[in-house]
Amino acid sequence: MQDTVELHGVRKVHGAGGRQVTALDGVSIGFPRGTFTAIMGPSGSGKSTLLQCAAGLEQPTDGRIVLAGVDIGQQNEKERTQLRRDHIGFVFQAFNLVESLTAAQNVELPSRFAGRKVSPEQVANALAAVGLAERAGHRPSELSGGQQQRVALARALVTRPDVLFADEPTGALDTVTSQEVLRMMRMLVDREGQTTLMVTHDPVAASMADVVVFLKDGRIADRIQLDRHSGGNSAAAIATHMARLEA
Ligand SMILES: Nc1ncnc2c1ncn2[C@@H]1O[C@H](COP(=O)(O)OP(=O)(O)OP(=O)(O)O)[C@@H](O)[C@H]1O
Repeated sequence: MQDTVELHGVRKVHGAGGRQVTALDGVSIGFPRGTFTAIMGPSGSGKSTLLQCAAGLEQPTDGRIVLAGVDIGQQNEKERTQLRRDHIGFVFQAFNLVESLTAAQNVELPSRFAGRKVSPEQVANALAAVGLAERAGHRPSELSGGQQQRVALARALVTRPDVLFADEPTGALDTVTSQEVLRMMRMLVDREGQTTLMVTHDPVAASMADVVVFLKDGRIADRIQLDRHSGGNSAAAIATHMARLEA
């Protein structure tokens, strides 16, 4: 079966003239439907660039990206915007919630901007899926950091996107609330088959994934498949891999 997201020989060079930086240097990888992949690597190794390219937010210099069966490179800007709206959800380190709106209104807002009708049931279901059914009427200031990030997750997932992209989703959270958000992301993969790509620096966060991909200097340096049922300490193994890459 075709992967939900595929990168074929993707190169991305930032800048021009004498200040060119090769952020991705021939990356080929597929992200199968229903899997949770963590992307790790030293600072500047190309993690965010990979996510931005895979999500169609940046155009690769070379290579091909296929998202939900569509070759992004063959599309014009308008078609790419539509493709993102139809197939992608995004969460970032910053929750980016509107303070004056309730959780439910925050979940609904981007779809409304995109001219897409989301029913009150869909909003309620999305909030229930992240365990916040009771908090629909609360404003961000009345929620914990973990709960706010879960509202952002509900907002990303209300349109049932093929892929969830998460760039350091727990970067602004403490250990306890990080776990709350990560457990929710894991559950969405297990229960809903939500294909998820997450960039993280945190080995504990990465240990929630099915696969950890390590980047170094814009290339895939390593890839480990995690056994979710082994009960072993995969976070420690991931940290060891990272230390080796950073050495
Ligand atoms: N818009 C840009 N213009 C020029 N260079 C850029 C741009 N964006 C990224 N780069 C460079 O490309 C390389 C990869 O950057 P990227 O942000 O993808 O790395 P990263 O692994 O996400 O890093 P970090 O962990 O520090 O966020 C870096 O050397 C960075 O300085």
